[in-house]
Amino acid sequence: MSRHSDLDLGLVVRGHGRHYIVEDSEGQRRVCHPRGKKSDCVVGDEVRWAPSGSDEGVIEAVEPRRNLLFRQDEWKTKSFAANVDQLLILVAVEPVFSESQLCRALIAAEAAGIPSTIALNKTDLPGSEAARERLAPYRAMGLNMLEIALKGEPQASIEQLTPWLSGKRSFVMGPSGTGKSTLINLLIPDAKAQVGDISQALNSGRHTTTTTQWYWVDGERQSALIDSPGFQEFGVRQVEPAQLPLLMPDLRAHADHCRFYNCTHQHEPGCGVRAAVEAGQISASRYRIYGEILAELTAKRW
Ligand SMILES: Nc1nc2c(ncn2[C@@H]2O[C@H](COP(=O)(O)OP(=O)(O)OP(=O)(O)O)[C@@H](O)[C@H]2O)c(=O)[nH]1
Ligand SMILES: [Zn+2]
Repeated sequence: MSRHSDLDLGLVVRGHGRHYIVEDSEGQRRVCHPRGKKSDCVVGDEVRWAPSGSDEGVIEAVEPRRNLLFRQDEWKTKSFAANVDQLLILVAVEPVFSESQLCRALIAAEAAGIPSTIALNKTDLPGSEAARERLAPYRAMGLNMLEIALKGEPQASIEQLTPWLSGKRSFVMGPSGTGKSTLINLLIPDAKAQVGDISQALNSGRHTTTTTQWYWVDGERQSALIDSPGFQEFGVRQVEPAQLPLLMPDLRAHADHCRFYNCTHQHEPGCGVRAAVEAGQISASRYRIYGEILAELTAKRW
């Protein structure tokens, strides 16, 4: 047992520089400061904290994490959230989503051991058949898929999403213009108030669109939506090159049919992955994206 185990447990619901908002078991929120570098934390962390002054607190320790969702590019690492139950990747019929960013988000989630669901929004628009086709490889590899029209069919969309969200901490990610704000406002009628209270405490109203937000979906505080910007420029440098195909379920299914145990699935003879691409069992675009990410991961680091 840690020496802080007699302190209250709290949940980090927002981070802003070196300040955090910590929610206690009664749902009360307060600004907390970490004690020392060791107690650096991210949204979703469970922390041991002690009151300081009249209404603030000190974070003494961060409890061990179940998982950590993050992206890592050449120069920096950005942690999105800890202790996430599931990832919702929101894409839309319009604007057309980047398949490369989609793949990267899925790989980061897989590497963190977090299951993903893809929700296709704006299915009321005429291009929905083409979008469905682009997502066919993802459906085929067993990913959970939802189809929604948050503006067009709000009630049906709520009915699709609610059981999926129930009792879970769901991290939502999606490119700009996909309908993320529409989703939050539809599912969480008091979303503005939840963010506003925090922004006031942190005096950080201007930054609400650049930091991760925690929303409780229900009054009992059992289901949460965690909203974060940062779907673009999604680096996955945390992944070892040899691990990459194992984090892509469609490639993984064929990777053990290769002649060489350390096959990179690029140009080796007797490659099961390339044979599957040629046979149409792995989509050409997924294979191309695999090659691009692999090149990034194996590029010389100075
Ligand atoms: N046709 C259609 N339009 C939708 C639907 N859902 C959202 N939209 C529209 O898509 C646009 C973008 O929605 P937002 O919710 O602002 O998207 P966002 O992802 O929050 O975008 P950013 O604020 O740029 O991050 C808005 O004009 C919405 O009205 C839908 O189901 N069908
Ligand atoms: Zn191979």
